[in-house]
Amino acid sequence: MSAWAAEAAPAKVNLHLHVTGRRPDGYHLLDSLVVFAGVGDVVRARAGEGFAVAGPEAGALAAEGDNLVLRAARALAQAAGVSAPVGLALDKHLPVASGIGGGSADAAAALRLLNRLWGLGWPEERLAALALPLGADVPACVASRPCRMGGIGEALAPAPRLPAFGLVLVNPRVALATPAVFRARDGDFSAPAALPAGWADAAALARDLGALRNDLEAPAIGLCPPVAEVLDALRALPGCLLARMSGSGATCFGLFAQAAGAAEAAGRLPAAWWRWGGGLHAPPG
Ligand SMILES: C[C@](O)(CO)[C@H](O)COP(=O)(O)OP(=O)(O)OC[C@H]1O[C@@H](n2ccc(N)nc2=O)[C@H](O)[C@@H]1O
Ligand SMILES: Nc1ncnc2c1ncn2[C@@H]1O[C@H](COP(=O)(O)OP(=O)(O)OP(=O)(O)O)[C@@H](O)[C@H]1O
Repeated sequence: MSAWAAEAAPAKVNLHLHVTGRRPDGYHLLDSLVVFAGVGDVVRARAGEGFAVAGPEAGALAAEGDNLVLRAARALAQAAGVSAPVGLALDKHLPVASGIGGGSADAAAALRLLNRLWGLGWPEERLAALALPLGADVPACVASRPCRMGGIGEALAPAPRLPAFGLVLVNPRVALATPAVFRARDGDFSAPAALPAGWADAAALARDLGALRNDLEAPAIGLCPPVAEVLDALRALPGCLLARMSGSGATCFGLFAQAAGAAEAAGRLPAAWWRWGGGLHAPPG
């Protein structure tokens, strides 16, 4: 039996999320500054067969018939004409259906990993094109580095220059389905944000983000009132520069000046919630 190869599947965080329009097929046009946190799932692969899910959040996927890891593996095998069997494993640490793109990150990690394992050498753009039908967040997760997201999630541009900062992620342990949150949104569409070329420090970043919003936050609170409690708890943490919901929720983030301060602050939140604090995902190499 060959050894496992592993790939990190970091959590996606939408620092702002403006819904700018709606396509005739019902998908929404978005403008978002997306970053990836230093917490996530791990996808493993080796020559062989089978699929196993383990880890603290694996239970929520027990009833899942068609895991996104398997869908991604099938899509790549078919597109690349690979017929060799592959064994896959998923270490699940991110809460499921929580607005930090766990399933999308897993699918994207599977694409990167199998691209390597099968020696395909596909460039990132080709993987991203294959990724979009798996989910609107999957192309950004293929990149797993800070980016400006447009279109329905497929139009990716480099992010402004980011300062060092810390993040706290917290989820009240209520799953929120993305389609329901988009359906609950009403009112006018937003304009895309005007962002500078970069920020000198976390305070400047928080100040500019403070003038923006997550347009899905109000509809998510309507469906899931604990989101408002989580936001209040984040705002009450010493050193929290900004608190906002990520994606379609219910996970919210707090922005801090430093990763160490964020890690310490996360420990002060109720243990009944899923919580994490630290810095951004650091890609290998
Ligand atoms: C809200 C975000 O988290 C922001 O990053 C993502 O756009 C969601 O991405 P995702 O979970 O990968 O979404 P998908 O699995 O592609 O779509 C789930 C459902 O969300 C809605 N959806 C999703 C993305 C988008 N741009 N417009 C939408 O209206 C659609 O009803 C869609 O059927
Ligand atoms: N590996 C996986 N991890 C999580 N969810 C999965 C996975 N495979 C399939 N799913 C299904 O995908 C749904 C969405 O999961 P995910 O955790 O990506 O949502 P999300 O956090 O709301 O994502 P987003 O931020 O992209 O909206 C789940 O409700 C689950 O049914």
